[in-house]
Amino acid sequence: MVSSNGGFAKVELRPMFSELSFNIVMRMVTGKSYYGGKDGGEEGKEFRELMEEMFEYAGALNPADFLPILKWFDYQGLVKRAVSIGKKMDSFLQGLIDEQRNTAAIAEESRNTIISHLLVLQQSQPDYYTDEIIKGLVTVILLGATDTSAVTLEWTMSDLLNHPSVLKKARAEIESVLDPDQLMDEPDLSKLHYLQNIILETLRLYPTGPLMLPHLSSDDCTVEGYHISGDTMLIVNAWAIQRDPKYWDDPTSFKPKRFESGESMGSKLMPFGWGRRACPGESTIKKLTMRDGKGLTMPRVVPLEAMCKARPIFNKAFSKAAAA
Ligand code: HEM
Repeated sequence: MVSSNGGFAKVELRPMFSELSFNIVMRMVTGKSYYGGKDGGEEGKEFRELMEEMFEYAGALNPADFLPILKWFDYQGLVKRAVSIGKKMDSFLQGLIDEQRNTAAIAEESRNTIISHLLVLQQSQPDYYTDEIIKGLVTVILLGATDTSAVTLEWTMSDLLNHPSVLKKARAEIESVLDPDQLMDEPDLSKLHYLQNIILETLRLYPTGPLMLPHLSSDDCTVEGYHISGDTMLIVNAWAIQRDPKYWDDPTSFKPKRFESGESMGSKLMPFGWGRRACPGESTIKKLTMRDGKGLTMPRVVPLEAMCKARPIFNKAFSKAAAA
């Protein structure tokens, strides 16, 4: 917080959304929160540093993918760096797996986690659910679930602040649907249709994976009259499809009401990808987002700062938590 005025304070939202996303995902994976909570400590510090390195290199463009001769020289040292981060991540995740194996030593809340469920599967299918596979699954969840969610939240807040009438309507919906003395909970989200339309419209205009992940054609095929040989890297520009005037009315305007009919948007809207390799986190996010930045995800170039004031319900909830 930079300044405060009449209960309002200027808040840079990105780090908060990022920490929130990491904590939610790590609670799912291991039952721990590494940001601002009781599990901070040395382990939390190590995790935060690892994640920073992982994200820096996960989004790095490797010129050798396009000019294979560069692979001979490990141009820019990207492979060496990736191997070193991979080793550190491997040892960190192995520590978490070993800890969860010894269930007696961990807190009750950590026993209902992705790792603990995968370890149960390991007992019945040890050849498939090896530690390597579990570490791989956890890594892909960490990479896929955290930055995308934080960036989507930041874009959603930007859209709301740039469209006060939409913000007012969203607030009115929340106030009409929810008990004023309760914080919002997961089951409430299904009743908040306007809020869901706001998230869809944000994902349409600012898909956090604008080019999805690179796909590889398994065979020769033809797309829109273009011949594509097997084994070719294909990049789908979801950002362009979702702003294409052929498919969308007034495509660059932020209009959540375009989703009011509830009809399926088919492949016009694909912020979570399409087909067999589409994002498995889509339902998690739907339950729960100017200029664009660069990288694998599409953050704002200028981080969002907003004047924020806690609603009375938050003050009540915090005092209750502090007293407990
Ligand atoms: C707003 C949030 C999110 C967005 C916009 C998003 C978007 C995407 C996109 C575009 C892909 C690539 C799909 C393709 O290339 O066809 C993907 C893959 C993936 N996402 Fe998400 N994602 C989000 C949140 C999550 C969450 C919360 C999780 C986990 C709980 C998750 C886990 C994954 C995984 C594991 C993959 C790789 C799937 C595969 O390769 O088979 N994502 N996501």
